[in-house]
Amino acid sequence: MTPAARAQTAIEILDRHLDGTPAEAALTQWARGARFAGSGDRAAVRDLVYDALRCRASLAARGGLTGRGLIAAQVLAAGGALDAIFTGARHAPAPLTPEELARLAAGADDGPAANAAESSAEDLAALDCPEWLAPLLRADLGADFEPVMRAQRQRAPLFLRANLARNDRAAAAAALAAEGIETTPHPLAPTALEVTAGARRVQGARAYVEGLVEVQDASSQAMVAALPLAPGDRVLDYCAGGGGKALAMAARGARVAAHDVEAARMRDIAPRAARAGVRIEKLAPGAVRGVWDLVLVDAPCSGSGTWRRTPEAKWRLDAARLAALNALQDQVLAEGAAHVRPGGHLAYMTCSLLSCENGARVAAFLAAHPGWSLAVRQDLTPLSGGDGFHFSLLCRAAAG
Ligand SMILES: C[S@@+](CC[C@H](N)C(=O)[O-])C[C@H]1O[C@@H](n2cnc3c(N)ncnc32)[C@H](O)[C@@H]1O
Repeated sequence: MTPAARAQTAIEILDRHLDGTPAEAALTQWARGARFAGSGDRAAVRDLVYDALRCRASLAARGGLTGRGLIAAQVLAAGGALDAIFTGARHAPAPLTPEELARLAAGADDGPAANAAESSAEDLAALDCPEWLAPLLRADLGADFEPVMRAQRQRAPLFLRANLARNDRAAAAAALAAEGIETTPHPLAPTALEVTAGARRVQGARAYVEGLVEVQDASSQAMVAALPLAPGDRVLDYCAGGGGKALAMAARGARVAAHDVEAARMRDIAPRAARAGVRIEKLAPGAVRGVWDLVLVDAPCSGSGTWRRTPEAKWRLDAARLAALNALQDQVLAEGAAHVRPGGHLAYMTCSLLSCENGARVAAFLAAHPGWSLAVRQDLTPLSGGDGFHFSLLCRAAAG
């Protein structure tokens, strides 16, 4: 596909998305019917779509909230020539109309005012920050507000976790390098490798297929590394999902039981565990009985720390959804706490930057649950390289 044909495809996918189809579904629908598109084309179209969604507000301020408006503004933001893309040739976007060109010229991107204590709507659009969330994020992030929002406009790096059940980080890096995948150790966690070249080869690589590495964000790895776990400890992963953290805990030698309210979300755990050479017991939804040394509650959240990878979520979140998440977070914390043995630990994690999902939930839990105390609290933002992440470690008093 020519660059112009890729742009036209991205325009059509963005229009479908703006009409209500999730971006991933719109990309899949296109890919199914596009036998002519090679893997490079698919990756390039995907990048165009996700880059546009990450910067949706700033691009829309310049070109309008349509597929054409977003892609035209993206071409300009990248320093490209509009007439090289909007050619009107076969498979290419139609030439821009005088009205579209006038709008693009009028909406030139000046960037946000530096260090403004309060941002105008234009500044917030330039930061690609939803306007209603800006006061919350500014209060929670302080001086990091603008740098974090700028970071969230960029693509996230790909991180791998060296699987300690199979090898260490140096051995994993060497195995990957032998297959042309370059990595560098990342300071966030002793298992973390950042992929610097060959990212698209990872999932077909022997090192991946044989379980030497797993894909996992570096902040998630850091939080699992911070858990007080000794080999043989019994752990309940109460909100296990696809098992990313369950696998990392099992690789540290813990005996892990995985639970999720939606059994289907756990369907990949068995094949992932087999690949990694670890055992994870799966519990049916609601079938949790007894107590564990440590219960991990990796709670459903806004995902505001992961907006580089899930940019749609940034624009979909609203106050009602956030309030519903807060109520669910209180619920899963209380449910998880009921399965911690006296003297054991409850680990609360979210991939959110918002204190209403983090410290405020922990404070509410402590106020309602005598006999518990906070031992450790750690917060990361994308400025550390990985996702934004929160971790609180709570201790249950030993009996009597
Ligand atoms: C952040 S995701 C978990 C990610 C996973 N721990 C990982 O590392 O890959 C949150 C999970 O909580 C689950 N969940 C939501 N409500 C729940 C509830 N009431 N009880 C248990 N799990 C719940 C969701 O289905 C979702 O899979």
